[in-house]
Amino acid sequence: MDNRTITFIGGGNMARSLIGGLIADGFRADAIRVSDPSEEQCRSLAQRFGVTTGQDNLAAIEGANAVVLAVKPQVMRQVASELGEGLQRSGAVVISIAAGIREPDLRRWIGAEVPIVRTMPNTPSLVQTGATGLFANNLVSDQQRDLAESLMRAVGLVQWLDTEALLDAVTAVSGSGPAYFFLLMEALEDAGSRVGLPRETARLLVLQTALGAAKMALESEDDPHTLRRRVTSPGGTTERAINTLEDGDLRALIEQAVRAAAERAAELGDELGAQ
Ligand SMILES: NC(=O)C1=CN([C@@H]2O[C@H](COP(=O)(O)OP(=O)(O)OC[C@H]3O[C@@H](n4cnc5c(N)ncnc54)[C@H](O)[C@@H]3O)[C@@H](O)[C@H]2O)C=CC1
Ligand SMILES: O=C(O)[C@@H]1CCC=N1
Repeated sequence: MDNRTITFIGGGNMARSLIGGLIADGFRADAIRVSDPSEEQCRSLAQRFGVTTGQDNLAAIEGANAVVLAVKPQVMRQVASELGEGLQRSGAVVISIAAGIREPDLRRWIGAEVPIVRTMPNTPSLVQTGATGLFANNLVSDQQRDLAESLMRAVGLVQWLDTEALLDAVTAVSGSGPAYFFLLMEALEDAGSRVGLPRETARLLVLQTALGAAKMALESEDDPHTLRRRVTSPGGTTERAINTLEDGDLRALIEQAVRAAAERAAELGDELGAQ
């Protein structure tokens, strides 16, 4: 992807997923810099992906076209304040991936009217199957919008949002979403093992079934409801299982979980933004 350079401030789980996905898509490793106080993180990223790493955040953003803020929401204020002048000088587009942190707060901490794209990616970006919601402030140029979009598109699906508040819903659905599916995989594997399958066999069957269901739902013209009905023979095995799940009110539980995650995102924004 041309000669644009990108700096990650924070090289943890989500940065690693994005970097891995970008490199798998052909992004040059020497165009990616990572700054993280953890020497262990730096060593591991440099070894695995060949990216440049260091511990000096300000030095790392020099000359970058895009700066991805990939630290925990709780340290965002400190990081943004420390980078303020450097970001103003560089003209880079700031791409925040933090849950909850609102663009006006981030801009206030940076202390300058800088272009910011607030995003919510997810960890399957590592295998280029990510899903990212994006919101741009009105200082982002068309070129910077394209840059942010192309970085996230390189690692999966992108969806622009008209209002920033919707990012809390994206966080609750797809940001945290991989964990819900992993939990379902764990539970199904455990159940498979309890009804007699060797654990390894249960795991392989579960993972392939999850992949198959997602692939089919993506590629089919029919919606998931129709696809589900096709698996469910009247009086058959699936019907009995689905009835058990519906009787246990799985849908209500999922809605409750998604609401809880969205509320937590808003709460993080309130708590940390008040600083
Ligand atoms: N893990 C996930 O699935 C997703 C995470 N996010 C967001 O990504 C951000 C990072 O989350 P994770 O990668 O999971 O956390 P993490 O804890 O794995 O990574 C954070 C990294 O920031 C580094 N760090 C701490 N202080 C720093 C500083 N002053 N300067 C530079 N680096 C510093 C830490 O050493 C650590 O390596 C969070 O804001 C989170 O809300 C967004 C979408 C999904
Ligand atoms: O759990 C979290 O707060 C982050 C944001 C979305 C996924 N992980």
